[in-house]
Amino acid sequence: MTHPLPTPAHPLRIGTRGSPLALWQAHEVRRCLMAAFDLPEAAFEVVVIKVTGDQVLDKALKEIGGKGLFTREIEEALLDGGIDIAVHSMKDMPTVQPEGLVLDCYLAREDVRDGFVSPHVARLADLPEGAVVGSSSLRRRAQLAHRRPDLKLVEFRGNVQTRMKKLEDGVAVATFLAMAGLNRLGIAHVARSAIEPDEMLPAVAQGAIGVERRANDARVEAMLAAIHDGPTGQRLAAERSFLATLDGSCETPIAGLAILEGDRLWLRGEILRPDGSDVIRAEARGAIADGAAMGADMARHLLSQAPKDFFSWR
Ligand SMILES: NCc1[nH]cc(CCC(=O)O)c1CC(=O)O
Repeated sequence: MTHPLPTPAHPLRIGTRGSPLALWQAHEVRRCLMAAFDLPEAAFEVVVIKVTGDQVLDKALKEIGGKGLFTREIEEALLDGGIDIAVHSMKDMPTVQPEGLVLDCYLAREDVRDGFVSPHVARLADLPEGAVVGSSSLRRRAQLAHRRPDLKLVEFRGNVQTRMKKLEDGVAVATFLAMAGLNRLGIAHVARSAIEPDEMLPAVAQGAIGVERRANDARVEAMLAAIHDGPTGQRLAAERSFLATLDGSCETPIAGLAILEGDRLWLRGEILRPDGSDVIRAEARGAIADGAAMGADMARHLLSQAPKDFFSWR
C-alpha cells in the first residue's frame, strides 16, 4: 500500500442501511478489510444512513418507484464525502452508478437460492391447491403464478420477524427469503427448504455483497482490490450485463444466474409477465471472459422472442 491506511484517529467510514442484514454486511466488509490490512476494528466506523425504502413499509415497493430506492441517500453521502465506502446487496443495485461512483468490488458470493419459509409446509411443491403465499417481489410472484396459477398471492413486506409473525397469524402459509440473508443472519432454520435454481431462478446478483467507492479515491480503490472476489465478479459481469441490456431492476420480473464450470460460464436467464401468464427463458455456455457479451446477447435474444405487449407493464 503506497497510501496511508486508516487509523482509529482517521477511520474509514463505511456507509450502510440500518437493517440487521445491511449492518451484518457492513461489518463483514470491515472484517475483510481488517484481515487484509491487519487493522484494528477502530480503524473503521460504520455509519448508518436512513433510506426512503426502509421508511415506507405500507406500500408495495413498485408503487413508490423502484430504482435506487434503497441506495440513493447512501450514494449521496458517498459523493458528499460523508462516508468513504458504501456496502450494498448487489441484488438491489441498479446496473449504472451515478457519475463519480464505481461499484467493482464484490465479496465472495453466498448461497444464491431462494428459501421456502413456512411453519406448515416443507417444500414449494407440497403447497396445497389454492394456498395463500406472501411475497412482494415481482419476480417471485410472477414465477409462482407461472408455476402454480392456483396459488393466491398477497403482498408481504417487513423484516424477517414481521414476516414470521404474519405466517404464525395465518395471513399466508408460506413466504420466500433469500438463503443468503438467512445464512448471514444465522437464521437459515426459518427456511424449511432451499429452492433449486431450476425450480425458481434467483434474481440477478442474489447473494452478492458489493462495495461502492468514489472513482477518484485511489486509496480506497487499492484497499477494495484486496478483498474483491474474482469469480463473483465474473459471474456478476454476465448477470448484470443481461440485466442492463433488459433495462431491468430488482423490482422487475427478471431472473438470471451465472455459474462457473472450470474455465466456462453457464448463464441462465428468464423474463416473465408480472401475472405469470408468460415466461421466456434462455441459457448459454461460453468462455468466462465473454460473460458480459453473453449476458447482453441473451437479453437481446429474449427481447426478440417477446411479443410486442410483453413489456407493456413498464
Ligand atoms: N430485495 C431485498 C433483498 N436484497 C437482498 C436480499 C437478501 C440477500 C442477498 O440476496 O444478497 C434481500 C431480501 C430477500 O430477498 O430475501
